[in-house]
Amino acid sequence: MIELDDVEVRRPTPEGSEVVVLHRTSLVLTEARTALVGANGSGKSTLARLVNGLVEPSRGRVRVHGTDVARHGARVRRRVGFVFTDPSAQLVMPTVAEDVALSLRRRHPDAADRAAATTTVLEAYGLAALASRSVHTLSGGQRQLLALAGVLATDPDVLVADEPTTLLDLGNSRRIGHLLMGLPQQLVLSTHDLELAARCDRALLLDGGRVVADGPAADVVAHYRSVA
Ligand SMILES: Nc1ncnc2c1ncn2[C@@H]1O[C@H](COP(=O)(O)OP(=O)(O)OP(=O)(O)O)[C@@H](O)[C@H]1O
Repeated sequence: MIELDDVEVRRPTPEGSEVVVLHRTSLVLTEARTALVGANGSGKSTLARLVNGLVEPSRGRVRVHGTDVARHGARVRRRVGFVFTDPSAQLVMPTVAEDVALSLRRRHPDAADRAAATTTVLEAYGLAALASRSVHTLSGGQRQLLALAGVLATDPDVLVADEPTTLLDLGNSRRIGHLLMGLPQQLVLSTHDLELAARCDRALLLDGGRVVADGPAADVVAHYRSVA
C-alpha cells in the first residue's frame, strides 16, 4: 500500500521564487497496478519518484506499507524497485551476468548460490545468450529488460516504472508490457503508452501537477483520450 497524505512538491526557480510541481495531493494506492498518465510536464515522474524518495515532498507524507519514505529512505528503497526510461545509469557492471549478480548479492551472499540464481534470472528474462556481453553493446530493449531483471531480482514489494516502454520498438514494448502486467508486485507505472495504461487496474490522470481524474484505468484512459 502506498499513501500520500497531503503531499505537495515545490521546486525553486532560477529567479529565486518557487514553482509547485505537485499540488496538495492525498491518495491511497492499494491496487496491484496503477498507471499515471498525462501530458508532458503534468507531474507523473514527480509522483512516481515520491514513492521511493527520489523526490522529497515539500509538505505532507509519503508512506509505503506504513513506512515513512522521508524518515526511512534506505529501508523503503530496499522494498521499492525503480526502473527508468533510459536504464543506462542503472547498469553498473561490465557484463550482463555481472549486473544481475550484483542485484542478487543481498539475497544470495554465497558466490555459488549467486551464480546459480544469476543463471535462473537470465533464463527467465530471455537474456541467457547475452550473459557475457558488455552492457554498453545492448540494444535499448535489451537494456530495459536487463534493468527490470536486475530490479526484480532484488525481490521488491513494489515496482515503480517511469516510462519504461518509451524508447522501445513494438516487439520489445509488448514484451516489457507483458512482463509488467504479469508481476506479482504492486506496480506504479508512469506512461504515455495508453494501451498499456488501460490494462492497469486504476489510473490517475495528471494535469498541471494535479490529479484530475482517478478511477478504473480503462475509464480514465478513455476520458484522457477524449480531452487530450
Ligand atoms: N527540479 C525541478 N525544478 C523546476 N521544475 C521542475 C523540477 N522537476 C520537475 N519540474 C517541473 O515539474 C513539472 C512536472 O514534471 P514531471 O517530470 O513530473 O512531469 P511528467 O508528467 O513526468 O512529464 P513527462 O511526460 O514529460 O516526463 C514540469 O513542468 C517540470 O518542468
